[in-house]
Amino acid sequence: MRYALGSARSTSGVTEILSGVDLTARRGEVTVIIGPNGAGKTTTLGCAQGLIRPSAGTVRLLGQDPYRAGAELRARVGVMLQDGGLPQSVKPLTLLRHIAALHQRPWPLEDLIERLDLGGFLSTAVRRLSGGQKQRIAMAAALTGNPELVFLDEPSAGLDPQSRQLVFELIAELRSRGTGIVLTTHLLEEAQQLADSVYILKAGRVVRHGTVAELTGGAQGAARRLTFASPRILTTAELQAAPLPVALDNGANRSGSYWAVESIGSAADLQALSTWWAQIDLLPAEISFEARTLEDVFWEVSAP
Ligand SMILES: Nc1ncnc2c1ncn2[C@@H]1O[C@H](COP(=O)(O)OP(=O)(O)OP(=O)(O)O)[C@@H](O)[C@H]1O
Repeated sequence: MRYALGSARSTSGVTEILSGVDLTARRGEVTVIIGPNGAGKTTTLGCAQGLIRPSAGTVRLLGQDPYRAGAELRARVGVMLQDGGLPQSVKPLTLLRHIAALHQRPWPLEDLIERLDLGGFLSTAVRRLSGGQKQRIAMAAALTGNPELVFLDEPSAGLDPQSRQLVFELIAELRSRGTGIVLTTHLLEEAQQLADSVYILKAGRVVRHGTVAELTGGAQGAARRLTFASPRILTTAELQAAPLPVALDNGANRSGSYWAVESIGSAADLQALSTWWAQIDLLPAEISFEARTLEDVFWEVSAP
């Protein structure tokens, strides 16, 4: 199972929202799309689901054109929209039973209710539910048909830690069953934990794509990030004498003199760095040394 968006565009009037989005999602994998507000994540999902017709490029959903697809294809795909998209006056239990009745092999409702801990509010009209409760009902609604592929637009937005954990576990379970999962999130730590494949979107384009290990450099066990706090201001001449690029650590968003060396590839790099500190007579007040995270990569590509 795969679909690809080739240079997909959506035009509403004169606005080109996406250009240069090539994306493939596979069965049994979690494909995560991240990017700043307005990058085009929801639009990409809309094209993939057949809700938006791209003006150029090709989209294949389970081998078919989703825009022309009939009920048979839709029944194989679960969709959780960002705003929930739930009917407001209906009670969750009625809604889920109704969806289950439309499918040949629905997910047993009791199981879904237990896994998402929905029992306490199944008989409360959707409009009276809290944001996090609506999110969980929307997720249950997307999964009730036992889909082969699910699209989850910010599934953990607004969830408390316990509910987020339930959603995490369910996503892991879906993956192990062989379901394809495509999700968007602003929680980069969550993306890092869940993703088999990550796409970083910026202004309608895919600017980075790969596994988490590929994107963070962890694949070769090589690139590590080092940050250090300097007890005094570093001069331009001192920075120019550094053996590796040393830059202000903006991602950390802390006051004080925090510096980052993005890519330490060997013990020799570390040695060169400490030789440089000795040369400029600097004893760092703090040093941290760790694998780069998806958040580091995100900050890097988000820079204007
Ligand atoms: N129907 C539309 N008409 C015109 N512009 C639109 C339309 N839908 C979306 N856009 C614009 O397209 C861009 C991408 O929107 P989209 O919702 O895909 O972003 P996103 O990455 O999902 O953002 P967020 O993180 O805020 O959910 C935005 O600038 C948005 O204003």
